[in-house]
Amino acid sequence: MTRATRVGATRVDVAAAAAADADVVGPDPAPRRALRGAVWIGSVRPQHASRPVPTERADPPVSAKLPALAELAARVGGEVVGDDRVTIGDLTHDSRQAGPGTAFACRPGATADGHEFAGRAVTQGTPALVVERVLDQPAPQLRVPSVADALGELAATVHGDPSHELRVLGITGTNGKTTTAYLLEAALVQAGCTPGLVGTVETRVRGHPVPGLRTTPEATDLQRLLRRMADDGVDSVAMEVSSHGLSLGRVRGTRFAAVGFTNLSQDHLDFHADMEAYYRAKAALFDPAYAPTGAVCVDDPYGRRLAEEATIPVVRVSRDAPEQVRASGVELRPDGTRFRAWLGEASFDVTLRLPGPFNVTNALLALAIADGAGVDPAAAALGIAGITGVAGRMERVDEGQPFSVLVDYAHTPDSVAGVLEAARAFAPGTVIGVLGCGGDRDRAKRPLMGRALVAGSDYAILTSDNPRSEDPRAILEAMAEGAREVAGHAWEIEPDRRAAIAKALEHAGPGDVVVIAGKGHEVGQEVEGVVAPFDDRAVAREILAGESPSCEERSGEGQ
Ligand SMILES: CC(=O)N[C@H]1[C@@H](OP(=O)(O)OP(=O)(O)OC[C@H]2O[C@@H](n3ccc(=O)[nH]c3=O)[C@H](O)[C@@H]2O)O[C@H](CO)[C@@H](O)[C@@H]1O[C@H](C)C(=O)N[C@@H](C)C(=O)N[C@H](CCC(=O)O)C(=O)O
Ligand SMILES: Nc1ncnc2c1ncn2[C@@H]1O[C@H](COP(=O)(O)OP(=O)(O)OP(=O)(O)O)[C@@H](O)[C@H]1O
Ligand SMILES: N[C@H](CCC[C@H](N)C(=O)O)C(=O)O
Ligand SMILES: [Mg+2]
Repeated sequence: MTRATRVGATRVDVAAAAAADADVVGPDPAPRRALRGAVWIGSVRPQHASRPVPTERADPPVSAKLPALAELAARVGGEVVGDDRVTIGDLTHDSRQAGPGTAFACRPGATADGHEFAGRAVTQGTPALVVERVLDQPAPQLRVPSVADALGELAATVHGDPSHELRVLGITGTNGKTTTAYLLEAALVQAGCTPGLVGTVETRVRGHPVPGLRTTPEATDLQRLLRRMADDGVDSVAMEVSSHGLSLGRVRGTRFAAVGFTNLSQDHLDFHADMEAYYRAKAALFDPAYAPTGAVCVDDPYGRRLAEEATIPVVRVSRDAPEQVRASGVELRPDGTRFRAWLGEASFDVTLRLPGPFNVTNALLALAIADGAGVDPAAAALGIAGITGVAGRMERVDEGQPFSVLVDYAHTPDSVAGVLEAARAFAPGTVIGVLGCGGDRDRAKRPLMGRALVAGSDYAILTSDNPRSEDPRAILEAMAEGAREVAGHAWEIEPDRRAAIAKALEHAGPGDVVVIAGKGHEVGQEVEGVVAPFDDRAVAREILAGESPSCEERSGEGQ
């Protein structure tokens, strides 16, 4: 099959472009912007959890017709106090970005109430405020019952509903969103589209990284980004939709062409009251308000439930069962997977250079979402074959050592178990696992992650992740509770992550595989508000090359 396709009026070979776009991509090394919360002390960009926050005001996009405040009020049914003819060029939820042309939405949050910052926004020249209670400020005000609820629709109005000009593909679920988004981006390129990407590792416009803040941007940032993409010639977007994004209304006002669900297992119970609330947050995406069609992986109970409860038509996807979208002849290899993907009666040979059975699921889901959005499945199947890796997901570190080293972003009990199981296919020897749990996040998953690590490894080292404001030893003790439940597997605690990685590498012999899990693509470690450079891949490389002090120089708690 030819890898050439039409892009605009020019016939071009997109295989190289697809491969280049899809290759393992490291983080942008340049620190561009100020940080909020944690202080970055290194020379490289901080990791996802503490990504830089733009503090300067964003330039309002050039728009043919700026909406008046009256138009915004009509969209959300709000009431204007003051001049409703004032025009709005941009909208922000952050007073530090407000100014001439940029209206300020006063949003109550968990730690602050945006109404407190209205005075600052007015001083900076904001044309209007969006409020829940009218403030004593010399600026027109749009009053709505809930700013958070209205924000997405308002931002979409300000930016002229950019999602209506784009084919936006949304992916939600606990694990696999980032991977599936990259697969979709590659599929879109191969199908002759010009995609954008919004996700955890990076945001890309036509393949070029642009600063991103979090997995699913705040509503105002998202609509501005989508407008920029549409104006830059992007025609489609592969986008991760986090449960935070859904719960906090960040994707309101976005119209998706198709949405997909990977799976649901324990995570984020610091934010969601329980698994039911977490499920409901994800399920909300499968509603006509967001998308006309969806694809749901039914390999776990929540997926099966969603396939029944979704209020839009959904295609059922399974790696194992004879569902509408399925795989046959799966051949798992250390360097990837081959299988035949079935979309109803049609089928396509897929060569996937991402190892692990779960990546077969991600690939099937990507094909199903793309198909639902009208993308040619043959091109999509070819496109995903161009991906050679996703940063920090089953990423190999190879310094010529006689054993395998994998860096992976598994940070849930389910994905830790999955990655260790997948690692067994890499080598005939023992599996050595290294893992920590992040601080100030879901505490309940720590014993489960400790148990999954020890159960899945022949030898395990429990270590630190991003402790944030917590005592790393307390986090490790919670992990150890779960580890103790597993009989007959050796493990130890080493709070210093570099020393833990060094120990694992020293422990490994020919034919073994070392899995360093939890931080994946992250390039920093956050401890008490300070983010210091730390990249599992670089650390492993340094140690393997003999450039790092031996772990014997470091002390650790053993068991
Ligand atoms: C739970 C959560 O997502 N909270 C986000 C939320 O916080 P919040 O509503 O409590 O805001 P707040 O700090 O109380 O401030 C209230 C309002 O005052 C404004 N403000 C504040 C100070 C000021 O000087 N001026 C000003 O206008 C703020 O911009 C905000 O609009 O709004 C803040 C402002 O945008 C975010 O910084 C904050 O994200 C925090 C940092 C966060 O860590 N979020 C993570 C957990 C997250 O969203 N992760 C998911 C991925 C999860 C996954 O992997 O599945 C993601 O999509 O990235
Ligand atoms: N479909 C899947 N099922 C189970 N585990 C998966 C799946 N896909 C990936 N994983 C595992 O989960 C880890 C995270 O994958 P990925 O980054 O694609 O997910 P994500 O949903 O974007 O995560 P996050 O919400 O943290 O951004 C991978 O490193 C891998 O170990
Ligand atoms: N998206 C995940 C990232 C966790 C990564 C892990 N390294 C940590 O810091 O806990 C979260 O916000 O929970
Ligand atoms: Mg992600």
